[in-house]
Amino acid sequence: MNFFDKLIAAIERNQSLLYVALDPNCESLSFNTDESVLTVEQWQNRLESVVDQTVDVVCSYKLNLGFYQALGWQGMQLLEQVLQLIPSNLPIILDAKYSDLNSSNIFARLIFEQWKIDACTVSPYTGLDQLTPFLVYPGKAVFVLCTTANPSATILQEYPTSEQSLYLQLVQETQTWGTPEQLGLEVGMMADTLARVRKTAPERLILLEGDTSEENDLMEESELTPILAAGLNENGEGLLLPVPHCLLREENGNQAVTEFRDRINKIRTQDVQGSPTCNLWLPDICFLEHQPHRDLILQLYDIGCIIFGEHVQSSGEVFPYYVDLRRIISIPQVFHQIVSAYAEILEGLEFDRIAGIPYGSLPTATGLALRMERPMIFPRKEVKSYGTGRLIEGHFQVGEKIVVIDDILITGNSVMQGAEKLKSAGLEVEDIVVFIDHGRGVMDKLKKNGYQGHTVLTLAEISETLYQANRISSQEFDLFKESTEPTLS
Ligand SMILES: O=P(O)(O)OC[C@H]1O[C@H](OP(=O)(O)OP(=O)(O)O)[C@H](O)[C@@H]1O
Ligand SMILES: O=C(O)c1cc(=O)[nH]c(=O)[nH]1
Repeated sequence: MNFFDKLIAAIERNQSLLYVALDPNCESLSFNTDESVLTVEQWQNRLESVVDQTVDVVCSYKLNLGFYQALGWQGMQLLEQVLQLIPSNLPIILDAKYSDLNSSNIFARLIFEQWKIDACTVSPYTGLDQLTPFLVYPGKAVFVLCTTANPSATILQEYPTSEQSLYLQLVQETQTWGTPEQLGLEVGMMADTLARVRKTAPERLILLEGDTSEENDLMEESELTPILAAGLNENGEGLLLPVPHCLLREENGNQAVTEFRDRINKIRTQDVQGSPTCNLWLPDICFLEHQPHRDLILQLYDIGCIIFGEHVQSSGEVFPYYVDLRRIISIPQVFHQIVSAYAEILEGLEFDRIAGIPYGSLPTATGLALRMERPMIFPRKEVKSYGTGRLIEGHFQVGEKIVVIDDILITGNSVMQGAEKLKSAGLEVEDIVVFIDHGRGVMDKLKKNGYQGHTVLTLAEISETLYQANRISSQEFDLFKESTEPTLS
């Protein structure tokens, strides 16, 4: 199960937004000063008892690599033992603030493949290319460090001014780096900065982090209420809070954490009262509702694939917008998700080879062929006057069944021309899979011509999602609506 689904299931099951910082940290987890120097074996027992106390009242565990490294090679063994203590249905976040030049690839492989950790924290300052090794792991996630509550960090975070601060530019920039399922934000315990981050990134999951004393301050109503008001999204969700460590030192830690969880949930319920979007406490309804395509649609918009202004389409018509899917190949983490979305459809179809319609869909067809380990061919757009002069590139046998891949269907003419070329070479084509169906009855047109169309998204779904997420105005929404009315026959 991927990080996000595991997290949602754990939040629902334990009705909790709490995580435990599960570290061999004397300041937070030892009982008294006599125990301040614990052996590695004693730490293992102590951390095991913390897991036992909290397993039914938290939604995840966060392990800070630094505390384990500080114990030397035995600390690394302890880390591997602690990873085994945590039930597999609770996601684990490794707090490593990673993403360094040269080592991102090997570190991503270690934590996601060898340690099988679900998510990790990363530092953003090496830029997207160093984060990409983490983002391309399907089902894994990162939390980008945005702010801490460290007083001396303010001069950097709020550079050049608190209104145009660096951390908010960072939040905006990361909107294009990964979907909300892949990329969350790590934010320090200051209600005002938290509120600004939430306003700038309403869909992102926020991992709230503080030092031991800031965590313990959450016990105070006067600290907890403003933090929740600032960090929760409009459905009373989207925020992961640390369990104050003082609760884990109590004799009945489970009861203490349960009471704290219930206090948070009471405030959350009050916060969302009157919200028409979510019945938070009815078990079968809309708890952190998972809309599989929403994130992908927002991501497409954020990376500039949907633009407004008059544009000539492939068919020669002029629309007041353009869907520019050529950009996806330059953003590997988005491209991965798009290939996965196509693959889900292809898995239900029978075919011998995959064919991409040039040029736009050749990278996607290649990605699918590699992902699904199936051979690929493509019909040329124009036949070369030199070389082999072939119409169809790649190897095939007459009579084979081909699934055709295109990115967008507007009139359907491009994809049908491509399919006809394949058929003229003795291949069978029935299924056509596209990423976006523009609407206007083009699927029926395919059917009348003997093809079965399948699509990941429709333009209507895209425009509705963007409008609901406040990405586009009602006027822009109407532009889509007018151009997608059925017209084709
Ligand atoms: O349904 P239609 O009206 O035919 O429009 C959709 C086609 O337009 C685009 O290709 P384009 O003609 O821009 O060529 P390219 O892929 O070579 O850029 C797109 O990749 C589709 O194949
Ligand atoms: O290839 C595309 O992405 C594309 C082609 C086209 O004609 N119209 C559009 O919006 N996108």
